[in-house]
Amino acid sequence: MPSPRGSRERRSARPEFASLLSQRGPGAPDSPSRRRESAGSAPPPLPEEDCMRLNPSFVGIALSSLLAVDLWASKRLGVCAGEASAWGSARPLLKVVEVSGHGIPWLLGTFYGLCQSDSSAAREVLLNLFFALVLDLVLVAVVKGIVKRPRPTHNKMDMFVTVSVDKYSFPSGHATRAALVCRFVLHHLVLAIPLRVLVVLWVLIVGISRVMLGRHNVTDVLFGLFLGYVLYSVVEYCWLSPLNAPALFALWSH
Ligand SMILES: CC(C)=CCC/C(C)=C/CC/C(C)=C/COP(=O)(O)O
Repeated sequence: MPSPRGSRERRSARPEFASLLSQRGPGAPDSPSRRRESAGSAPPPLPEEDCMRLNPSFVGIALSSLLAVDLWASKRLGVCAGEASAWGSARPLLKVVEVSGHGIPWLLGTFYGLCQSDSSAAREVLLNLFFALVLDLVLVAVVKGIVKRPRPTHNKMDMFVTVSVDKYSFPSGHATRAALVCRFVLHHLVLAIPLRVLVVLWVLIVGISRVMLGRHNVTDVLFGLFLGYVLYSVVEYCWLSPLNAPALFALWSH
């Protein structure tokens, strides 16, 4: 008969640990009853799948803990999530930062520059920036559509032009774009040091503002920055030039 203490422990087990407890049935290899049963004889070897099963549980627990910390920190940092929030008066300023990292101004600005440019070197850089921005939009939309992580509950959905997948928050499209554009600009434009520092600061401000506005959890922004950083390497690898994409460049030659 189970002792009252044992049943109390089972009742109060936290759901995060349920997967671990459920693996320890009466026949589980390391349960006390099993050890008593097999006393005196050599313990049977552990089936491989039983050894493997513990790992996903630990990974699961680590992930749930990370997500719990993420949700808690994001809620605490969402100080501009509404006008009535702790730093609500800074919200209009952060919304300007939001527009500075939005896809539309970047796409339109790059396209305009492309139409106006009269040097083939500038056209090559701008065409690749345009290609990078489109690739970024597609990649973020695909990941958002697969992961389907909802935006934080404290987010007010009053963003400047969004598409359907933008109801999801992982990863942050603004963070991805900011990291991508930052690497692109630092690599292809000759800028004075103060301007280079400003570009890096802009990325950090865009990232932090996404959490402060309540748009994203911290992990959405961190992953977005990582994705944008990596995406730039992909763009460099697939760099379009008059040699490998002559038809594309013929379109823009005057
Ligand atoms: C040409 C075309 C389809 C442009 C779409 C531009 C557009 C609406 C981009 C969405 C930008 C946006 C609101 C991203 C969401 O950023 P998060 O940081 O909130 O993920």
